[in-house]
Amino acid sequence: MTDEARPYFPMFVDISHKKVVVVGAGTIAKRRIRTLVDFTENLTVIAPEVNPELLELQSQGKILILKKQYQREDIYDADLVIAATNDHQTNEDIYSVCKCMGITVNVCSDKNKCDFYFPGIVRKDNLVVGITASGNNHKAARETSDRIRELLNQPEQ
Ligand SMILES: C[C@@]1(CC(=O)O)c2cc3[nH]c(cc4nc(cc5[nH]c(cc(n2)[C@H]1CCC(=O)O)[C@@](C)(CC(=O)O)[C@@H]5CCC(=O)O)C(CC(=O)O)=C4CCC(=O)O)c(CCC(=O)O)c3CC(=O)O
Ligand SMILES: NC(=O)C1=CN([C@@H]2O[C@H](COP(=O)(O)OP(=O)(O)OC[C@H]3O[C@@H](n4cnc5c(N)ncnc54)[C@H](O)[C@@H]3O)[C@@H](O)[C@H]2O)C=CC1
Repeated sequence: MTDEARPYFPMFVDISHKKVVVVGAGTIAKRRIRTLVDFTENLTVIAPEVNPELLELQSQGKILILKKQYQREDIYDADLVIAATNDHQTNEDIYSVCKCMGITVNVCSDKNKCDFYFPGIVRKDNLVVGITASGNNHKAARETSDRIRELLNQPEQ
């Protein structure tokens, strides 16, 4: 089996007390933050421009938003980092810092810079379904996630 053909292994992890930092607060970051708030009590978002829906999550005490450009020091104490800016240079810098410091990182703009992959997630209480297309067909991951959401009567993301 070549690397290309090998599928991703689904690894389920308790991140409830882990410090998760998402850099970026646009379309992709928002989708992931909406999901992550159900899984961790310690979620920090860093971005100069913030999607309004995220301000609502902050006022509910579910996330902390630092309205600023990313700086390296922002992620030094993180356990898990998601680089979700639209600036590929910034995403790459975040990746390098995390690699140096042994921090688990996911870069949404480059599948070769991910220690783990973000699956499509469907949750019903403690039942959690994670869907991946192993980096080969993002649309199929989305469509299958939506079909499972329908099956479990959960809203589309
Ligand atoms: C490898 C991975 C790494 C990671 O980010 O973890 C990654 C990477 C990339 N995605 C890209 C594009 C798109 N991704 C989606 C959708 C989803 N992508 C998700 C996960 C992943 N995406 C990781 C594992 C993927 C897998 O399992 O196969 C899902 C499951 C979870 C989520 O994102 O929340 C979510 C479904 C969510 C749901 O429905 O719940 C759509 C469709 C849409 O949004 O409708 C598009 C546009 C159409 C297209 O391009 O196909 C690009 C190009 C970016 C660019 O052009 O710059 C890259 C970069 C690259 O491939 O290197
Ligand atoms: N993995 C996935 O599922 C997908 C990934 N992508 C990738 O995701 C990237 C982001 O896409 P969108 O969310 O649509 O972008 P967007 O334009 O909606 O949001 C970008 C966000 O990044 C922030 N940002 C930019 N520079 C920053 C910096 N230096 N420090 C902190 N924050 C900064 C902005 O303030 C904004 O909040 C795209 O470049 C694309 O490569 C796109 C589609 C799907």
